[in-house]
Amino acid sequence: MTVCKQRENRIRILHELPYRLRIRISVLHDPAFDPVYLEAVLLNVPGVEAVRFNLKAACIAVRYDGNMQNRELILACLENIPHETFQADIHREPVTDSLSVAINGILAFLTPALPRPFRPPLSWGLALPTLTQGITTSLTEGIRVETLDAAAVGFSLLRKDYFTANIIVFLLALGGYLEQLSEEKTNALLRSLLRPQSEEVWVERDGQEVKVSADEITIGDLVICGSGEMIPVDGEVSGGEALVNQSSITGESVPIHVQPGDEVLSGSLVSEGRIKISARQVGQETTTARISRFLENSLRFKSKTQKQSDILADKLVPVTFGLGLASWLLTRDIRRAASVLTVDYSCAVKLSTPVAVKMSMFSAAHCGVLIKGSHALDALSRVDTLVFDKTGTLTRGILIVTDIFPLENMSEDELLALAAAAEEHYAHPVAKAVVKAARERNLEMLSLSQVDFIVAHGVSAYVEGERVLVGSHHFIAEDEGIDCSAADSLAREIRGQGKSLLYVARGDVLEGVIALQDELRPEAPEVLRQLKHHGIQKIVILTGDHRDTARALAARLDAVDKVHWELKPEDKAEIVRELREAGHVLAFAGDGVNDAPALVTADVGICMPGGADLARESAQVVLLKEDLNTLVAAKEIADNSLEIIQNCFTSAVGFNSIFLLLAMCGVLPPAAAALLHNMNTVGILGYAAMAGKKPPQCFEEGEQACTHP
Ligand SMILES: Nc1ncnc2c1ncn2[C@@H]1O[C@H](COP(=O)(O)OP(=O)(O)OP(=O)(O)O)[C@@H](O)[C@H]1O
Ligand SMILES: [Zn+2]
Repeated sequence: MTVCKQRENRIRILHELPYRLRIRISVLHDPAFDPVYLEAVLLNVPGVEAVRFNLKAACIAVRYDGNMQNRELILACLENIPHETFQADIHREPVTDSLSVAINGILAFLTPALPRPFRPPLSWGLALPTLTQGITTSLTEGIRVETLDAAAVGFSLLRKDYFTANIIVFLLALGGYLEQLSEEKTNALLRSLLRPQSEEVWVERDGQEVKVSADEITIGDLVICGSGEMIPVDGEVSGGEALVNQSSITGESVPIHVQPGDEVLSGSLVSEGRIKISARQVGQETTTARISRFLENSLRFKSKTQKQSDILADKLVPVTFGLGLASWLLTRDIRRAASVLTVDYSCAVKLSTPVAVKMSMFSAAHCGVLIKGSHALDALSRVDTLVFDKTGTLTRGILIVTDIFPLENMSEDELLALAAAAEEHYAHPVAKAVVKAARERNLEMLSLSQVDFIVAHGVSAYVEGERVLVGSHHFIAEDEGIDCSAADSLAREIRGQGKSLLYVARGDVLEGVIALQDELRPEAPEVLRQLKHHGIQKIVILTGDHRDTARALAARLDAVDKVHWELKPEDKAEIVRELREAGHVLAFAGDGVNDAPALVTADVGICMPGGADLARESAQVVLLKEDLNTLVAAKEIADNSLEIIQNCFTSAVGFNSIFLLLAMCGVLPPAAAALLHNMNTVGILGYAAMAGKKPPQCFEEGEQACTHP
């Protein structure tokens, strides 16, 4: 763990129970301190169940399982807080807690009952934060909502209308609190979904490649990473070469080429090649960093809709201001002007949009879909074309070897053993199927060297000293020029049954073919039909597989409009690009390594559960359950959220216009204007929260369907 040397950190245990620790930590006062980050770090310490911060008191409360060893780990972690916890660019809203909002409210409503001399100091005191905020914002950013708020409160105070001033301050705090509450809830849920499962990685020990759980890696271990895998450690490349994508860390999406001597960071993804990494930093801190970065990235971006409504809201602020000024100039009635200023459009609009978005993300997560931020939600609601990568999305992606056809010199077992040897370290579904079949037959693993994975083609390796190729017909016959005609009629027959074929060659001779069967997900035909009812106009299937296999599958899905076959990953991305250029808003659903380019090219990338790391990282929508129905739910939730945002906007503008008009006519005194306006805001906020939380229709009846993760 990297310790930040410049920051002196003192920790002191304030209070201790068998399962609880309350600790004062001096660095919590640091303005750059990011509690979300530290919380994620702590939640990854074994035994830790919950973490709560009290930033004002620089205190942290940790609930854990009471294990003494874990207690030590917690303390060690707090003594050496990772430097990533301090983010210079972090911009956090001041935290409001329920107690201060409640006190604010009580004081506001009690104002008229208080003895007169108490009113001014109390009200000025309560209003101070709003006034300072308003002045600072006006000076740094120009006229904003904060300016209006401060002006409305300030005018009321100057007019000695303390009740109105206090009511406005209270309602502002309440709005902020409600927003914060929904945000915390969503963040907590998302974080729990993202807790890493124990992953398995390949390491080299005593010259042998063995699979170990990620937490067992120690410093100095040689970790092996192939294409599509996420690098689990920070370290130095000690063998091999690869293209590595660091976008999740640096934001730079162009892959870099690494070779021995270069540094790699955990959380980067190997997009091509295979490298051996000497581990320098391992375990908790790397995984945690990964999750937090991810969370931050997905929650901090604002969507188009959100930005648009923000901009519009900001534009309406000067209008309100102008109207206030005009009514004062015309009538010389400062009360009237204050009334006008208390009514502004922007707060309802600005507050309700994020609430609706967060709540939609929340209910999506409940139904088994992770939607990464408002941008994804927004895009998903506008999607009209859905492109599926065949394997692992429409099909289960768990292939099974059904037949083995050796051509002449070999037995079935020998052919399978040969293919399995070459495929052993590949994470591709084809490779997994072959290796599994070989294990089931208890075949001995042959020794291999010089493995090369050719994405979307197959693998080339030296097995017992001889060059072996395993892959598609295109790879063996066209790229490698090996005569495959002996298997032609057989191949046609097998593919007609919807199976896929793998060609196995040794020393430039085709040795045989292996037939693999993938199962169509039973819900797929109905799900595609449903999606067409939810605004999807066009459904396309893309596959790297052979034409005949692709067609056999598409024949069973009546909602499919078009099928493209024998594609390379770049081709898939190219088709996606062309469709976008033709004006379609497009979602791409995939699961594998080979999909990443298409996933990022699409307006919305959708990743299947258990997809490759690279795909999970590239996608904006991740399905968490092995059920395509969740896709329909996601689409419905997205559509719903857009509707909610529009409704909020319409009612905010509608109601407030009426209030504004009444205020300008002098019918509405400032206190009443503040009350109506803010009740309207809170009402809209409540609507956004409730409507966003509603489970989608397709999940209402299915009791089983909407379980907590
Ligand atoms: N590890 C491998 N071993 C053998 N053949 C492979 C391997 N990887 C890919 N292939 C061959 O290349 C073809 C295309 O691979 P690709 O990964 O692009 O498609 P896929 O995942 O099988 O199907 P889809 O594109 O529908 O997801 C496969 O059908 C297979 O014949
Ligand atoms: Zn090729």
